[in-house]
Amino acid sequence: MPIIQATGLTHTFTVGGRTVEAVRGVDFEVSPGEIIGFLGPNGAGKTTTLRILTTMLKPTSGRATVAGVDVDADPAGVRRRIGYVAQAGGTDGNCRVAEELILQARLYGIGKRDAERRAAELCERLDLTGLADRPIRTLSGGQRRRTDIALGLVHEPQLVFLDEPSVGLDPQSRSDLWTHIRRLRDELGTTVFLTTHYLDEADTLCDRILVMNHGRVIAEGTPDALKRRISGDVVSLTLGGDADRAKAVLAECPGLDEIAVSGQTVRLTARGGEQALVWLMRAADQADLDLRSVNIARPTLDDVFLALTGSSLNENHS
Ligand SMILES: Nc1ncnc2c1ncn2[C@@H]1O[C@H](COP(=O)(O)OP(=O)(O)OP(=O)(O)O)[C@@H](O)[C@H]1O
Repeated sequence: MPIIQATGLTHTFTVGGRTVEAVRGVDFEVSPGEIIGFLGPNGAGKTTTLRILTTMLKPTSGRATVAGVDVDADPAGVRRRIGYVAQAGGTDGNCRVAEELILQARLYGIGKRDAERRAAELCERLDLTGLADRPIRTLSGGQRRRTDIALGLVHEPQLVFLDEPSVGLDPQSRSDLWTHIRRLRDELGTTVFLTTHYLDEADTLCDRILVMNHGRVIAEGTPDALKRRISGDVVSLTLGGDADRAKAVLAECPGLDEIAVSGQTVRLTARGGEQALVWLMRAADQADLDLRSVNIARPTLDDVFLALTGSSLNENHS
């Protein structure tokens, strides 16, 4: 059973007599234990969808169930089962890490001793043990994000929503955070649904990506499948001999889209680069081509984004 199911979700804002259709019919499912990246340019409707799923906003129409509970019928039931980590953590900077975790757990009705045990476990899990007595305001950006995530996990939710988890972090802290997020999935089976503007984050961390634009989900799939679907793979073969003859030989292979010669290199695009490569190598061998090197490159997620939305996500992000 999916842990998130959105069916025909819409949300229309009315401001000063003007209406904005922020979400215009969103359908998707998320399976337990997936790390989902929710991508899209500014104003695509990601935050509005996230707010519906986390029960902060009611849908204008459509239906969503989260952790088996209908967001409209039982918002408190949804909130008990999910964690939500906002972009700017709403924590009190003067409070100490462990104190804040215990306080948060107590707010969920967890008894004192269990709350203390839970806080210690989370500190260990998120590498905060040495920092447990530090006031939150003294932490580095990465430590602070890990504290925010720990706070979202005190009630052991099956599903956690992270709003732009690595924004403002340096590369080392980001890759550190990714390790921790993966461990949540691998060791606890937690489902992670995150919004991000970073394509490398979506590519490296996420099992599956949902791309939103103009209030709709316009594409979804694994990062690899998305990249393959949009632009195919680029296979480059460098040869010792006559590249034009090689081009004529290789062009006979199945599954190729385009073929071009640049110096000693024949460059081909193919829907499935690995399969095409088998044919290409065989053809090269039979025709006695002097093959020196082979390279397969996949298009980047930014190429995919460009093809889908007409603009680069990086340009788009303000
Ligand atoms: N409270 C609101 N009142 C009126 N319009 C709103 C409100 N919140 C969002 N909108 C509008 O709804 C549309 C979708 O906004 P939303 O914040 O969901 O997009 P987003 O994909 O999260 O963008 P970003 O990446 O910039 O956070 C935008 O046109 C936005 O201006």
